[in-house]
Amino acid sequence: MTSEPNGSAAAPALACAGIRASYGPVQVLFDAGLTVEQGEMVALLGPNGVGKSTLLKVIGGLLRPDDGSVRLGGVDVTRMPTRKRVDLGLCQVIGQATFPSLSVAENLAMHGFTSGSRKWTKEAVEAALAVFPRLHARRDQPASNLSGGERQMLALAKAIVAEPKVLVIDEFSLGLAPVVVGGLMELVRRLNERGSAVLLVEQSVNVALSLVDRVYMMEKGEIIAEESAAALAADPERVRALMLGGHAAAGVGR
Ligand SMILES: Nc1ncnc2c1ncn2[C@@H]1O[C@H](COP(=O)(O)OP(=O)(O)OP(=O)(O)O)[C@@H](O)[C@H]1O
Repeated sequence: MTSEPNGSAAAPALACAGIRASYGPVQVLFDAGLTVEQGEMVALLGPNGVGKSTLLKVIGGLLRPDDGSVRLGGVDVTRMPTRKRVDLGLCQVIGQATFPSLSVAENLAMHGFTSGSRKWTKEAVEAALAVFPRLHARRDQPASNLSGGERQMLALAKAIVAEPKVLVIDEFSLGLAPVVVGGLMELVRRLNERGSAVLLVEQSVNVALSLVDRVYMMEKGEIIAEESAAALAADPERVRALMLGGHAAAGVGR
């Protein structure tokens, strides 16, 4: 496959293939692969410790795979540093990463600036704050004063400033009240409508299935199933078996 330097409109927004990755001598990913088409929302689900976050690290350039490839919009980024992946439109929302001593507004401006786009203008920061009245009210307070939910909002607000082509989110519902999660989901939908393809790793299957178009299930470092969210939502027994790591019980391959 050819790799155009600035990507191609027809290529998937994100494509990983044949990923093998290890921490020292311990191999965690075995031939893992997934694709997120332009404009699509996809979830990566699976039991604890099967390698979902590790695959996100490989996508973000934080862990060099032993084998396999990562492409963004058709560009092979496997050997590229994180910085270049960000330039190509990748934005990862992992945990509640913020600069704690900077104010809420400064965090947003800083993110726009470091993402190398012109989106760090005052207007973009104001537009992001306008989506979150709670952040707007705390715009001049240090990020260290924010609650867990407010920090998740700030992490997603950064994505608005960056207007990413590919938004990768790791566990945004973790520890948050349902009403906050509902608001964040709405925001992710809006980002998707504005053109961001989304890859979501999520422990809450309900959150994932109500948000995404398609789901990959991972077990022991491998993708074991891929289906539409609607088909999985209609088969709760199968979802339960997959999330418990019941490869055979879940009827994989049937
Ligand atoms: N930095 C690290 N060094 C060594 N082993 C690690 C490291 N990070 C993760 N692991 C191990 O790699 C395996 C996969 O971890 P990973 O965090 O990718 O799983 P996960 O599917 O995201 O889990 P969870 O749903 O619990 O977040 C686990 O056995 C974990 O203990």
